Amino acid sequence: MTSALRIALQKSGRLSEDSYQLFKECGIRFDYGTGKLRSVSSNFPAEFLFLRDDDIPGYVEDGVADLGIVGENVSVETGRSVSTIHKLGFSKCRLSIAIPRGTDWSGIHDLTGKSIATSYPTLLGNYLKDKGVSADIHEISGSVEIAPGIGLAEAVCDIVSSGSTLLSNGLQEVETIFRSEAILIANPELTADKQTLVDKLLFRIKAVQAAKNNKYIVLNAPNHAIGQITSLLPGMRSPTVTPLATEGWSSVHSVLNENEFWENIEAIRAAGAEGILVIPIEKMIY
Ligand SMILES: Nc1ncnc2c1ncn2[C@@H]1O[C@H](COP(=O)(O)OP(=O)(O)OP(=O)(O)O)[C@@H](O)[C@H]1O
Ligand SMILES: O=P(O)(O)OC[C@H]1O[C@H](OP(=O)(O)OP(=O)(O)O)[C@H](O)[C@@H]1O
Ligand SMILES: [Mg+2]
Repeated sequence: MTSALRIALQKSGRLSEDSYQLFKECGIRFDYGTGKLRSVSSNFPAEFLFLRDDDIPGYVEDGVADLGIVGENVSVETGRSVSTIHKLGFSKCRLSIAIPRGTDWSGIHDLTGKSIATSYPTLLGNYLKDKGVSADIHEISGSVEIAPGIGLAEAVCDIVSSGSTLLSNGLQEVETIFRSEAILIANPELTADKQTLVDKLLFRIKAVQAAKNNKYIVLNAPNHAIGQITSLLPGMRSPTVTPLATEGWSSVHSVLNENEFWENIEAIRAAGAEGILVIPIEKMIY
């Protein structure tokens, strides 16, 4: 009998909701919340563990969990031997150095001899070493942005997304040292049975991601414009073109990457398209 995949997810934090949502969209059901620390899926051979994110790479390296979702920042910082098997596109953020607003800044060498508070001593240490800067790294586990204001350090190196935490703590971002998003990590020595389950899961994840990045387009156009319009809407194999009840007109159905849609919409309209509908896709399998 194939044993279930053990998947470690962040219990509660910036990764949790999107991680739970991803499995839901993959049709994998399990209970979470209400203080539960583990849960068995009712319709996929998987057991979920709900943990602090920092512990996830270690659990995956040790084989206590087969898979985990963490920020790339945490995976690299912990330096555990795990395989990154897929980028998930959520919890996008950057690890940046920030200094008190109004302080002069001419470059990273300004930090020579200064103290920098961070929860990411390895990533920061490697970056400074690479730049030939010698500074004092002061490791703290949270509320890093408070450090300069209370005289603990002269700069910080922490996660930035909107920048509002830096702003409200009187700091300015001066150097980005790492860009991160959520990733799916795996134990590098999975059994063949477990690898088969991982492949099944990855197939679903890719179908969900492709659907998110694409839209189903329906529009009407005069027949003379169909050639030009279909060249702008190549679709998965080719667009569907069907006649309308009105003589000389057709309906075009296609699938298009959302970014390409916005880039091409003017040209599609200029070619004569009208009544354009843009419809979300739930799953997309190539
Ligand atoms: N503001 C943000 N916007 C987007 N992604 C973020 C943001 N802050 C953190 N992240 C990403 O989400 C991950 C988890 O962040 P979170 O703040 O929930 O961690 P935590 O407080 O250490 O959680 P835990 O209690 O599980 O240890 C980070 O490692 C980073 O990859
Ligand atoms: O640039 P912003 O959009 O303000 O986001 C950055 C903040 O988000 C994260 O903290 P979070 O709010 O997750 O709290 P925590 O560090 O206490 O977990 C991170 O540690 C920063 O403090
Ligand atoms: Mg943490």
